[in-house]
Amino acid sequence: MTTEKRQTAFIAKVLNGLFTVITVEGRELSATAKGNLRYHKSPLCVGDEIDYILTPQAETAAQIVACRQRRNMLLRPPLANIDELWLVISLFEPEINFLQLDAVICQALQQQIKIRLLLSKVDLDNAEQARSTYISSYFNQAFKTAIISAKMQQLDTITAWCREKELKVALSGLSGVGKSTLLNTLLGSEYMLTQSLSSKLKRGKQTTRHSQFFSCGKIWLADTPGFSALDIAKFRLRPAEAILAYPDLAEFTAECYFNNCSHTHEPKCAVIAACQSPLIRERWQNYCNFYNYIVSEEKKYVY
Ligand SMILES: Nc1nc2c(ncn2[C@@H]2O[C@H](COP(=O)(O)OP(=O)(O)OP(=O)(O)O)[C@@H](O)[C@H]2O)c(=O)[nH]1
Ligand SMILES: [Zn+2]
Repeated sequence: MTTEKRQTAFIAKVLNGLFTVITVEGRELSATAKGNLRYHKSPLCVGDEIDYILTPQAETAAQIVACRQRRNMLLRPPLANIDELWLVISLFEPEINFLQLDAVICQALQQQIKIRLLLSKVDLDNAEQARSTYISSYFNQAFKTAIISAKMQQLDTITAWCREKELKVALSGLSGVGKSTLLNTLLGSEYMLTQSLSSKLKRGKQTTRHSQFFSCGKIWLADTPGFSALDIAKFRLRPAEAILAYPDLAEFTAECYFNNCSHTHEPKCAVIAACQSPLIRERWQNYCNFYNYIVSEEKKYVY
């Protein structure tokens, strides 16, 4: 018998037009999409919140009949309704690129996606360098940070985060920061299986990228490819948005004398006045670099 009652779920995986959805009770169902949804201009993607009906053939097979409006959307790969972006940053190689990082953070926060930072490869640190202490205190001003080593299985902070509450999380970072190593350690065989599947699906230059959410404690974790300078240039950020990437400095902006203060040089700027400690001053200097970068990028596309 067809159960016509509509129920809600979210899409955890898409592969070749077939969907895996997770119901509000946490049950996993395979699903197909009703015709009009398949040919929609913005196809269904991982993270979409959907309505489904159960099909007569099987209790675990569903048909997706509607898609709810998305709260936000990441594009590469398509991921909808993300709560948090966890950015992996290497304490050593590859070197931190603050402009790229700020642009990614800015774009996520614009879409109400919260940020946490995973500072990786701490096993390469030593007492004299104390790089992890310095870098974490720099980022701690603004974001929750974890210092990790996937190699040495030092992942206590992340595993604690995964137990906090149900969240949909996208993991990102530059190539080589240790994302795959981290996911292999966190998710084990399930993740390695999808990696070997992805490489088998690669044909010539057209690599098939399939994204999915993996269950990890209470959170749903999706892998994303590393971002590049090219992606950043496409963001088309506005100079006034630069301060979004610095929530710790943004706190002061209400007190600036000028409404259109850029917080880079103006007199009576409350952000500049707040730069008392060397650490905040360093954050402000990086903010100024980011602001000037957006101004120069903007000139390229304003004709
Ligand atoms: N010392 C140390 N090296 C690590 C750690 N995690 C990863 N690496 C090394 O860093 C290099 C890159 O690691 P990957 O996990 O492939 O990095 P990725 O971010 O997935 O890189 P892409 O696949 O290119 O996107 C490898 O040589 C790893 O062995 C770590 O915790 N400590
Ligand atoms: Zn100001």
